[in-house]
Amino acid sequence: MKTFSQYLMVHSQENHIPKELISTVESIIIACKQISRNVRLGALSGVLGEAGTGNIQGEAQKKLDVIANQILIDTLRTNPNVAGLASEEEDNFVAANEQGGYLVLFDPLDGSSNIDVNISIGTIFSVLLKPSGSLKTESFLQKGSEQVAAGYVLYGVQTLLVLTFKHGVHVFTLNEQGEFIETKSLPQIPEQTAEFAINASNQRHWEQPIQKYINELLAGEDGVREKNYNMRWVASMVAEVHRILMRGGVFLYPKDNRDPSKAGKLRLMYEANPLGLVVEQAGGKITNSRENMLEIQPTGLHQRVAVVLGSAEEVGHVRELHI
Ligand SMILES: O=P(O)(O)OC[C@H]1O[C@](O)(COP(=O)(O)O)[C@@H](O)[C@@H]1O
Ligand SMILES: [Mg+2]
Ligand SMILES: [Mg+2]
Repeated sequence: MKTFSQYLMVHSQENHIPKELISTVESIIIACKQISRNVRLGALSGVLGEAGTGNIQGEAQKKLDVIANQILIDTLRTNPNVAGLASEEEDNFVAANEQGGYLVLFDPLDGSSNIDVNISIGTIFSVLLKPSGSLKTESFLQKGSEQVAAGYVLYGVQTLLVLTFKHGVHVFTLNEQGEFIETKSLPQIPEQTAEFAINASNQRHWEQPIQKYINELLAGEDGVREKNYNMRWVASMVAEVHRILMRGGVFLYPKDNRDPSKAGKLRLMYEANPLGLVVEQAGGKITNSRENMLEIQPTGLHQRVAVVLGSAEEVGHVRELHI
C-alpha cells in the first residue's frame, strides 16, 4: 500500500502533473488533517455548537464552519503557488500570493447540521488554474470541466481522502500515525442502482418531473421501473457521494418552489463541481436536471444549483423526464 507521498510521486510522474499543483494539493491536505484533529476531539476541543454568526448564504454558522474555514485560509495563504481562495463561508474571494498559478475553492465543512450529533461531515475542495491578469471574481468563474484537481476529506467512521487529478479517483485512509495510505484506486460507480437519496420532507415543493421520478421509485416492483428501491439520507452531501462512489446510487437535491429565486440549495463552485468531477472520473454522471453540471458557465461565486448525481442510468432517466 502506498503512502500519500509515494502515490503523489508516482502519479505525478506518470501523468505529468506540475509540482506546483502537487504542492497546492498537499497544503489542502495539511489543513484537512488539522481540521480532522478538531473534529475527532469534538466537545473536548470546544468546537461544537453555534458560532453566533451568519454567512453570505444567510445560513447560521457553526463554530466548526468558522474554524475549518480559518485553518484552510491560513494554511493555503502561506503556499506561494496559491494565488487566491474562495470559500462558502467568505463573502468575497481572498487574495493570496501574486505569483501563484492556482486558485483553490472550498466548502470547509459540509454537512454542518451533523457536526453536533457525530455524523459524517467533510471538506470539499476544487483547484483551478489562475487565468493571466489581475485576480478578480471572474478569475474563479470557470466551468467544472476546467478543474485541474478536486476531492474531499470525509471525517467519518474513518477519515478518508478522495482525490482526482483527472486521471481516475484515488482513496486514502488516515492511519494512527496521521498519514494517508492509499486503500482503493480507480473506484467505478456502477451504471445501475436500486438506492436513492433525497430529502423527502420537501416533496410538496418539488417540480413535476421530480415528483414523477420519485413516485416511480417508490412504486417499486409494481411500477414502471419494475424493481424495488431502497432509500438513504445522511444530510451530508459529501457522505452521500462517498456511499455512491463505493456502491452506486443516485443523489438528488432538486430545485424546489420554497424560494423561487433559488435554482437549488447546493453550491455550484464549492459542492457540485468538485464532487461532480470525482463522480465523473469514477464513471458516474452529474446534472442540474437539464445540463451536464461540469459544462455550466458560472455567473457567481456563491451560485446555487439543482443537483442530480450518481449511477449513469438513473441520472440519464431524470434528465429525460425534464425534456
Ligand atoms: O438539511 P437538508 O435540507 O436535508 O440539506 C442537506 C444538505 O445540505 C448540506 O448540508 C449543505 O452543505 P453545508 O453544510 O456546507 O451548508 C449538504 O451537505 C446536504 O446534502
Ligand atoms: Mg456543503
Ligand atoms: Mg459548508
